[in-house]
Amino acid sequence: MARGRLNSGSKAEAELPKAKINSESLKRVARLLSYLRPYRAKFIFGMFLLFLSSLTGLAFPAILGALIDAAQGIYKNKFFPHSLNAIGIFGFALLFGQAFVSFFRVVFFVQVAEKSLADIRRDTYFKLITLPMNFFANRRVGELNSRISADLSQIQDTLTTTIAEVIRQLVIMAGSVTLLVIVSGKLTLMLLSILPFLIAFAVVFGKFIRKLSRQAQDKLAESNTVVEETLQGIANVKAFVHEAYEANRYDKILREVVGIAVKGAKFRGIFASFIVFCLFGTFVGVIWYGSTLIQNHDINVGQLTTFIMYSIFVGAAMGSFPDLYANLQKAIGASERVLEILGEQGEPISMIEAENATVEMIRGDLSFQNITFHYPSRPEITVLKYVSFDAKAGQKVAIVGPSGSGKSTMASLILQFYHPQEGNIQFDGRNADSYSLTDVRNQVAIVPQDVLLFGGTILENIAYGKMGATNDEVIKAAQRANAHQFISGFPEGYETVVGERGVKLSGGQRQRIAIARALLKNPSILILDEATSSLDSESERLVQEALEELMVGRTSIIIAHRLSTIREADQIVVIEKGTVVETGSHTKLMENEGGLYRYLSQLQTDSKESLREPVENEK
Ligand SMILES: Nc1ncnc2c1ncn2[C@@H]1O[C@H](COP(=O)(O)OP(=O)(O)OP(=O)(O)O)[C@@H](O)[C@H]1O
Repeated sequence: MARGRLNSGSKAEAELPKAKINSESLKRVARLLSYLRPYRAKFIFGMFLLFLSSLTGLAFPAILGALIDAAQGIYKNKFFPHSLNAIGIFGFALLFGQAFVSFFRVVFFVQVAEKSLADIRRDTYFKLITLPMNFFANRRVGELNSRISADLSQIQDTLTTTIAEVIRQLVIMAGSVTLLVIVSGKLTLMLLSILPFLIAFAVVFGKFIRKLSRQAQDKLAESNTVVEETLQGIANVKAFVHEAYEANRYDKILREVVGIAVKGAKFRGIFASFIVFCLFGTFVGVIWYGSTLIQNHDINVGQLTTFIMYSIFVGAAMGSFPDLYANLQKAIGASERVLEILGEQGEPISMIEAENATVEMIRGDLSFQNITFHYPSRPEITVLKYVSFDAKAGQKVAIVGPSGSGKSTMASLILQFYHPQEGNIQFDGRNADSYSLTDVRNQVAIVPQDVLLFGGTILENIAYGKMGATNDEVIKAAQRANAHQFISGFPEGYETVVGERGVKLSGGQRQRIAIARALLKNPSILILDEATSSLDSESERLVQEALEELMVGRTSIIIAHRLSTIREADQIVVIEKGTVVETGSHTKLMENEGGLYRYLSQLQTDSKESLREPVENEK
């Protein structure tokens, strides 16, 4: 059987799909082996030690046989000393040697596997995070996560354990069969005419039983879903007096679970009896026949002992192959999936931080020129159609439009997350493509609708805007973002750990942290994706003030949902279904009687008033 793991891998790969092993898949996967290259000397030496320890393992049955024969004064093996004690000491010496070799074999294999796997992990992770946004649009985070964890663990396991085990078992099997023939050709013939069939049958039957127990597990999981659903909706269950109905539903599944388990138990019983009868029967047969050979002086007792032990070796090796083969199949599948990521075209971002520093400064002129765009994943929907507008450095330009009209898409295009199929985006009069990606992204900052904070401290979260920022810089940014006061109010101040995704902070607080982060980044162009969920008026005032501070001296593109906040904008671009329908200042747009802006603006004023009315009536 395959050995337990010796490394840091997880158990998650048990569910991994298997891939076919053929010359093509092996050729593809061989690319991953290049990661072993830096450690090849150790790997080859480890292989040599493995070979050596497997060979020494093969000597033990012979030593035991020689010991038993020596007790009866028989010394048939010319490789061993002709004294009982000398053979014993020789055995121990060999055992010690094997232990020594095995130690280094394991250490070398694990070292090589851990190091090369860390390299693969690092490369895969880096490739993953530099892949274009479109890649992520088509995949689920969980799936990508499992590539980094389960798939790579499977590869790691294969490198450290499975490959070694396959080689070890092959050496042992080939060696044992050869030695069996040397000990007794007749006995070997008898053994080999039965054993492979028995093992093949046991493997197939074992698989069938495993399938049955998986079915039982699935059913059990289904029954747990019933419990979960019922408990989650307990108020509904009670309100409808559906307790009996739910109990019956649960009972029905439980009966099915028992049914499958009982059916499985019968096969399990047959399997156990079969194993006991056939496998042990074979050995009884071998010993029986062997004893007859002893009686006829064809072999002696020691040789029979040797023979039995080699038979066990052969049986165990044969039994371990299906598992090992399945592991290899999983590893090939895992490697192919990892290689798929490694083979993708990433964005031109360097893994070395210093190489990503800004080279060409952008002052802040921004121009959209006839931008037409559809998401690569959805070519049939044109999200933006011939969108044009100009923002001079330092200006505030608001983008307004109904939900789904393409506002956030424009932000993604400015950040070069996607590229338009037609038209150009220009920074300071030059096409965006003529700048390096890092130059653009270093000088454009976004304060998104839904601020995502990392799980670290507030200090780390603000400093994310500028790697290597000093504490003073962070505090100054927080002060300017109206965040210092609430941060200082926490017992741990800037060292407060924000919960996962910043849940411990209110929406307004999270936004002010994002503003402080953007202040530290000090971009030439700022994109504000205004939060749709409204904050209470005090919080809104603080956020608004912080935003005003942030916008000073930079080009600001404000994706606005509340039109009251953009009255002062230098220009308002109104878009509808991906097309610019109006452009101008607030005053100018309000003059356009049939215009969308005026309509949206009035809609918001009316809804605010209707919200206010009941309160006023109460007074
Ligand atoms: N990653 C994506 N892949 C495919 N289509 C997308 C993607 N993101 C957005 N869309 C589609 O593009 C269109 C414009 O979406 P966008 O998010 O830009 O609108 P919006 O004006 O910002 O909306 P809201 O005001 O609700 O945020 C929508 O039809 C949306 O379904």
